[in-house]
Amino acid sequence: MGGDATGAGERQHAPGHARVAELRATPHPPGVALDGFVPPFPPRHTGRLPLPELLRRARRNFLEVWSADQFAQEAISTRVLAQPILVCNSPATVQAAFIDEAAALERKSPQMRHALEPLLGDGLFISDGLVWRERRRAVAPVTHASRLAELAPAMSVAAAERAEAWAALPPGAPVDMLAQMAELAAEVICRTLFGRRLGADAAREVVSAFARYQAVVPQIDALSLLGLPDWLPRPRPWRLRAEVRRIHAVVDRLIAAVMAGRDDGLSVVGAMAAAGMDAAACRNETATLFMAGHETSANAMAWAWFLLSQAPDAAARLRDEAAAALGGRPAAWEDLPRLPFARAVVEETLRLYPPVPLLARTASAPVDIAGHAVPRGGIVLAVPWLLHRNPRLWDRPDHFLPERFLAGRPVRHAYIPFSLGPRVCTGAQFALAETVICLSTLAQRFAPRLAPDARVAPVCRLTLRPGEALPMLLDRAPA
Ligand code: HEM
Repeated sequence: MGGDATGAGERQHAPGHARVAELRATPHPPGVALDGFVPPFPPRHTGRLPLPELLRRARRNFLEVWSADQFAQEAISTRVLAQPILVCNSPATVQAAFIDEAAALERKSPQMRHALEPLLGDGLFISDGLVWRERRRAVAPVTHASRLAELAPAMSVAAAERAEAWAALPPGAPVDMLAQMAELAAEVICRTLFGRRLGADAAREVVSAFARYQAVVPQIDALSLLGLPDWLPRPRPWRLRAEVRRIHAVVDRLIAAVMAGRDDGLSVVGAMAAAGMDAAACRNETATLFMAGHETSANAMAWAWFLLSQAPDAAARLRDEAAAALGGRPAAWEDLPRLPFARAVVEETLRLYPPVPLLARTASAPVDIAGHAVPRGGIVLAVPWLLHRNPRLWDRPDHFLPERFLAGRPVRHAYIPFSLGPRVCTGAQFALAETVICLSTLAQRFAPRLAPDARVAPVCRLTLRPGEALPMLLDRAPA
């Protein structure tokens, strides 16, 4: 990204930098002391990109706009066409923007709002002001940590069913792990929201519609960059509208079933309706929870399988831990304290491949962030993709080293996969429980291997995905 850097220093390239920029990661040889490996990331340029190239890259893959030295910078102040932008890339600047100045920086970016509005309406994820406050109050408690003991059985059952489905396939069967994890996460969220199974066909339909939605949604909001007002309608490709119709049809069908009393009385949708939410709000919040809660967890789990497939020592440690704690049965809520390595794998996965790689806000009033003046209408970003790989904050920032999360907690606000401040993810504890339960349950029986011809490259759409698919072979776990 272009811009004047402050607090900067030249990034020291690790020896073998050229190798780490390769898209294909080199597996860690088994039996060697675990010292991590460097999974793929897009090549990093040096110097400033000309504007047309910057915009081309932003449209194609937002991860490609950052130069090597920007990872170490505390803040990047720049302007793209008419739009002033400040990127916060240190604990202090992130705290200043997302906590200290949260009131003036509550509103999401025009790009995010226009990208998601067709799907989510005024849903919590993109609303602000009074609507956001009211919805947050209604929605946050439904997946709160205090309810997890009640919600976690849905995770265990969905993971156990996936294990049975995998066991029915021949050893080494090819699967698209990204789709597998998307269907698993959709099952979990569906049972949570609707108190019932989504059903294989509906799961597949909704998962592919979400993937296609992400593929067609514009990655940059050109009108805002040109300084045009927010109220001007943005073009909506017909394919985008078609995917929205598909997703809404499934969501509406499920809401209708709950309203007709066909849930088990525990569903989140039932609780929202009982709290007096009208039909439109109920649909928007359901779509929000569905989107926020399945894409993100699915990408995290898919990335974890990829990383484990390249780090046999970590995979063996995860498997041994699960076998000792669970003895072959599915993981449950009560098991979580005995699965610390699985949790560390998830946390390290979220560091390297944060499912939400970019947090964006619009200033509703002029603010000062650590000496950087942001005018009204300016965009303030925190980019977990950058912050989580800042060499001033992380030892060997590009290496996969789950053990770093066993050794202690990261520096405060250096690690923000779930955001921070008043708009922090309401499902963070839910997601951590879900991913640990699913990975530990499945790792006891399976050791997925990357398909020999697979090319894995992180791509930023609305979420950070390992490309359009993740081809893996479902090997059985060694006895
Ligand atoms: C690994 C999984 C997940 C990750 C990495 C993640 C990450 C995030 C992030 C970064 C945000 C804030 C975005 C911003 O500040 O602009 C967010 C918001 C949100 N997340 Fe999650 N999330 C995950 C799973 C979930 C789950 C499972 C649920 C619900 C069951 C959920 C519900 C929400 C909601 C409702 C919001 C909007 C909060 C608001 O704006 O007030 N998320 N999530």
